[in-house]
Amino acid sequence: MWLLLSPTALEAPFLRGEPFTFLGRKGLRGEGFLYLETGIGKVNAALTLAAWAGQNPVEKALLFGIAGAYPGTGLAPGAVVLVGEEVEADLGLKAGLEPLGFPALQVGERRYYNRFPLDPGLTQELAQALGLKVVVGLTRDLVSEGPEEAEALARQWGAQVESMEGAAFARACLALGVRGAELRAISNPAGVRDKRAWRVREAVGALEEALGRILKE
Ligand SMILES: O=C(O)c1cccc(C(=O)CC[C@H]2O[C@@H](n3cnc4c(=O)[nH]cnc43)[C@H](O)[C@@H]2O)c1
Repeated sequence: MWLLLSPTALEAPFLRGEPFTFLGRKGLRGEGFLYLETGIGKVNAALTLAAWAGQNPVEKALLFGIAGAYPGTGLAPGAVVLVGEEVEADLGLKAGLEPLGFPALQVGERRYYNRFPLDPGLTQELAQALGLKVVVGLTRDLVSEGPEEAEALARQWGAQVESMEGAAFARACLALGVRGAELRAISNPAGVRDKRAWRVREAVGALEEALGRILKE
């Protein structure tokens, strides 16, 4: 059984199930999945997963939604990718958290500063089943407001896609011992604010297709 999460219900209009409310937002009990709308941003993503997993067993979780693609990645609007590793790029100094000396998370001997892997086994399984590329995601509560900013972040952290939730979800999965994967469909070039360059409908259509295949597996 999948726990499916998306930042907004607008990214999941195709899911069908028994509706309920969780933390004031939309939930659905469907066939083979339970869906939660998290709200946008890092805190919403982490607290929704943590609150749910604190009260319910979670076999495997999938965060899905739209995202921006950094320049030079070859990822056009409508492209679907899995995120294998997330960078929390607004934590610590501009250079990250490590210079401050405090890890964001420690699991056993492993210390995590700004980079958080999604579950490698689950991610590879999905990548193979769906024939999808696995990329590095970058997360901030602030979106890139221009191409120069987007390009600089992508170069600094080696990321291909940008969202506002991915790293918080990945970090919460690690902290809670939940197997988690992240699926993103490109809606826009990161750093481009002109909505004429956005393709949200195409991206949501691509999510519908990918999710349909995942739920059939
Ligand atoms: O008005 C803007 O400039 C603007 C830029 C990026 C995103 C938004 C949104 O309102 C959508 C936020 C929502 O969608 C995800 N998302 C989609 N594209 C991006 C992006 O280029 N950078 C960061 N987040 C993006 C995000 O995860 C949120 O859930 C408006």
